[in-house]
Amino acid sequence: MNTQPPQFQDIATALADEGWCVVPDFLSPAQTQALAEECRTLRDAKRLTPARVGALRTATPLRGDSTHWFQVDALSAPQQVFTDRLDALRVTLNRELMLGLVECESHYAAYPPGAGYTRHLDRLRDSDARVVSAVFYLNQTWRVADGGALRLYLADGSSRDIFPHAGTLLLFLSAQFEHEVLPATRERMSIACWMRQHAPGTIF
Ligand SMILES: O=C(O)CCC(=O)C(=O)O
Ligand SMILES: [Fe+2]
Repeated sequence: MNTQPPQFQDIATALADEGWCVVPDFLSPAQTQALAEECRTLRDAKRLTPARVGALRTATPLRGDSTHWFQVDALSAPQQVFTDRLDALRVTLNRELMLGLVECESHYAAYPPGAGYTRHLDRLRDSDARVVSAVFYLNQTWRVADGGALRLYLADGSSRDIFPHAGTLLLFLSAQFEHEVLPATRERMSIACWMRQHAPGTIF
């Protein structure tokens, strides 16, 4: 029996055809708002830490965000809602595309005004675990003039700018799409997630 929303089927088709897709209204406005409030609370409580890059986990000028990882065994109510929906999508992608995705890892990210993340690939140099990247945006009333687009570089040399509107989920294949975060004139909040094909620490 197929109990997934029809939207999930469309996402699987888009990922198979294009390798990326934008999903508006992935959660309800109230659910998205609860996540945004929690991210702001964590930021105010100084529980976001400056992000690091790569296997060496070195601090870097390449990215200006601060992050807070979701703890799978201690999810808050808003995190549980988001994680359940992303996990349902993961199951659909496994069924439709046979990706063998075993889990999702997620963190809040807050970019202060002026901060960005230089062009990069999400697949870590020492690991092929990340298969699908997903970024869920938490910013109400975002305008193009605010900047802060995710610039996704396509195989034909063109690029697409995706703005971080509350409720929008961007998905792309981690190994195939370089991307960057352009600086914004205001704080920019998101949840960055990766669907993984095997558990951390697994040796193949
Ligand atoms: O926030 C975004 O739009 C993307 C963030 C990103 O590229 C990353 O965390 O790897
Ligand atoms: Fe990225």
